[in-house]
This record gives sequence, C-alpha cells and structure tokens, in this order.
Amino acid sequence: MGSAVAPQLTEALAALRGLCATPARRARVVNPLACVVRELNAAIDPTLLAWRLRGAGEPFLALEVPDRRGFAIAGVGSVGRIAASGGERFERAAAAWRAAVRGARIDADVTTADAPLAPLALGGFAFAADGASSPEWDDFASLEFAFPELLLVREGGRAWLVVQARTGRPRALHDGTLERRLCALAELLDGGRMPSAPLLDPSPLGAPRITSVLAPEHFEESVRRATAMMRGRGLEKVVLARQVRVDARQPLDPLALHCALRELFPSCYCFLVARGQSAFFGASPELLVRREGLRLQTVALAGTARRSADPAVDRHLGERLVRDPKQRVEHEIVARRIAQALAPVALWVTLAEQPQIVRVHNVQHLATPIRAQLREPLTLLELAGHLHPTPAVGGEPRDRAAAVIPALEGLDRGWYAGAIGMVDREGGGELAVALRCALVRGATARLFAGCGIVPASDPADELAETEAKLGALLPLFG
Ligand SMILES: C=C(O[C@H]1C=CC=C(C(=O)O)[C@@H]1O)C(=O)O
Repeated sequence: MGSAVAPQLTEALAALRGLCATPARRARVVNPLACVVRELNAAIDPTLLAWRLRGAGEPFLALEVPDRRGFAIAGVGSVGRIAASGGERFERAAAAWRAAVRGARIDADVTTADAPLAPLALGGFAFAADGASSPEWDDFASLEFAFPELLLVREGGRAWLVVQARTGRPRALHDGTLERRLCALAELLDGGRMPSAPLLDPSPLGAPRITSVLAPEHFEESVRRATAMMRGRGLEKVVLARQVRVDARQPLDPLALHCALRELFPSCYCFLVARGQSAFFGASPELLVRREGLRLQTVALAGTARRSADPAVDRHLGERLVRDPKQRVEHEIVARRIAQALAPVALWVTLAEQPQIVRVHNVQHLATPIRAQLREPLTLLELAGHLHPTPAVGGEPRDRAAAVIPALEGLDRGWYAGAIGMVDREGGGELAVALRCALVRGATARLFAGCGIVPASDPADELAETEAKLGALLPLFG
C-alpha cells in the first residue's frame, strides 16, 4: 500500500494482528473478538465504499440515520454471527451477543465520545418469530446480526474504519483476505477513485411488469373481515399489508435503487441489506428503538395522509390528519402500547402530549416521540423483544393480532415490518422498523406496504393508503 491512507490501514492491520496474537488473559473466553478503530481523514460515503469491498454473496448491511449529523454505517463480511428464531429469539440473541463480546480486545486510537463503540454488530430480524417460510426469503434468517470484518462509519463530518477479527488464527488475517480488502480501500480513498452512486438505468429494455400479488379486492375483503372480527373478538387494531411484485426486463441493481431512494428520503432510515443473491432495501420513517446508556428513544408512528405538491393543500391534509378521529384512535393505540411495554423496564416514560406531523416525500404521518430512562442497560435486542411488534406493524392486543394477520393477509412478510440496525459494544445502538421496502433478487422486486385497520376503517381508503405508501418505491422501477 503506497499512499497517504495506506500506511494508516497497514498500521490498523498490524494492530489487529497484534491483538489476535496476544495470549488470552481469561482462559474461559475462547477466541474473543478483536477490534481496531481508526479515524480516517477523509470524507466518505460508507455505503458506496463498503459495497465496492463486498465479495460475491458476502453479508452486507448499510444504514443511514436521519437525525444524527449525517450518521451512516456500512459493514461487509462476517467474523461472527448471532442468529435466533422462535418465541424467545430476542432473549436468546441477547445471550449470544453477550457471549460474543465477552473479553473483546479493542484498540481504538480515538478518545472522543463519537468514536464507534466496537465490537459492532449489524443485522435485523423478520416480523414473525419463526421468520419467513417462502423461498424468496431463504437468505434471511428469523433474526441475524453479524460482526462485519470491516465497517465504515461517518458522523458529523468525521469518518472511521473498524476492522474486526476473531482471535486465535483468523483465516482472513493469514490468507491475505483482509489485507486485500484494505488495499482496495486505500486505492479508493487515495487514488481519487471514491465510488459514485450508480444511476438507475435511464433506458431499460422495456417497462417492468407490475402486479399486486393478491388482487386489490382481496385486500379490501381482508379489511372487511378484520373489522368484523373487531366486533366479536376483542381486537382493537390489526395492521394488514400487501405485496406488489415488479418483474423487470433485466437484473435490478440494488445499490442503484438504494441510492435513488435515499436521495428522495433524506429524513428516513435508509437501509440496504444483502445476503447471498438477495438484497432488501428501504427508507423507513420509523425508529423502533435507540438506546444510549440508560436513555431510550422511540416513536409511535401511525396515521397517514397523502401529500400534495400545493403547500396549502399539503398543510390542509396534515391538519385534517391531526383532527381525524379514526386516525387518532389508530395512533393512540400505538402510543399507549409502547408506553405500557416500556413501563416495567423504565424509571419513567414520557410521551409528547400531542402527535406531530412527520412529512416524507410521498406521505405524512402522525408521530409521537417517546423517551424513557431505563432501570438497567438492557441490550437493544432485549428492548426489541419488549417492543416488537408495536401496533404500528402488528396490532392490539399483540398476540391476538399476530394470530390473525397471516391468514388475513395471505403473504409472507419476511423482514418487512421487522427491524434493521446495529448493536454496539455496550448493547446500545438503534433499530429502525423495516418499512417502505423491497426485497430484490435478479430481475424481481417485491414491495411491501401495510396500514392499520381499526373498526372505523373503510376498505377502499385503506387500499388507497397502501398505494400511497407503495408510491415511495414504485417510481424507482420506471
Ligand atoms: C405498516 C406501515 O406503516 C406503518 C407506519 C406508519 C403509518 C402507518 C399507518 O398509518 O397505518 C403504519 O402503522 C407500512 O408502511 O407498511
């Protein structure tokens, strides 16, 4: 490596080798993780850089967080994996995470509070505890977090490199894989060859075929059945979703789609997760949970109106949304449930008195920011277990809604309405609800959108709401 950044990366590699070679001090921890964190003196786009460093089929995850001074993180490869499924997947994953970070050796040349807290794990989980069952989701486990081999992090105009390895004799350190990756990174950073965002194909071979996987009338009928159930079975709310399939004439480029989406939704959690030959990407307006120390942040997000290009009409639509009793019921069920879910683990929970309007490119929502002070620093994974699924994606009561959703919807949600995010060394970090998203494989994309059904729901209005939400992604496909 012969350039300005290269010596720094060579030094990081040597430091990682040093950590891996040091004999274990605590014999009970077998091959703990080793992590090196270095600040990079460069303006980077973590997603684009990490994507370029990805080998075929390797795990990849990128996440951009809207209200954190341009925070973006992207990781590639895996030196450790946490996976769990079933009713206790969050508890099991939290235990596996604790075991994975125990005795971790960390070499960080940074002292500020902003430096990434390695070891870092990136991943997510499916909506359903048992995960997906249909073949299109084969690459996505019920819950899976990976400790990437290489991460790039950006926040507040600063940038960091994190390299992680399992101690012992990590193959990547001895067979040259990591060194080659770091050389490639040095070339991109030094050689003025910073990758730029790929463009969507301006002249595709032909218009894609777009089909509602189940007929729109099926969705309307499901809304009718759900509202009928609400009269008899003590159900207050249930969220029902649709899937729309796009068949393009040529293979789709997940990175180009993701980059186009993040341009349109800068205030959302924009994510791109790749596993094997599949990619899952989206722009979600909804935070599931953020934990820093004992502080927790989340949001009740439910209640939707379309947007208008005319600012006066747009404002009017927002005002109507705030006053609409049906939308307020739908929203308040979510706020109340989140507060109740947090009460046992929090010293206090505060909710804004009135919902605010959150506007994104295609729709506007009612949002109630929620903050809590935790009694103890539960890991993000345990907190996800307390919160997921909120009635913004599930229903109320939670278990009764979960039991009826699959039959009413007739679709496999996979990671849609699950969550995507990162867990840091202290078990903190953040998770975004996976909404306004699509699963891409080859020339096919599957788009998801749902909405909250309450007794006052009108089937045609709810169908229109799913169309408005699908409007986030459909235009990308030409
Ligand atoms: C379930 C979705 O949105 C949720 C988040 C915000 C507003 C919602 C609503 O108004 O129904 C949904 O609860 C989706 O976009 O697929």
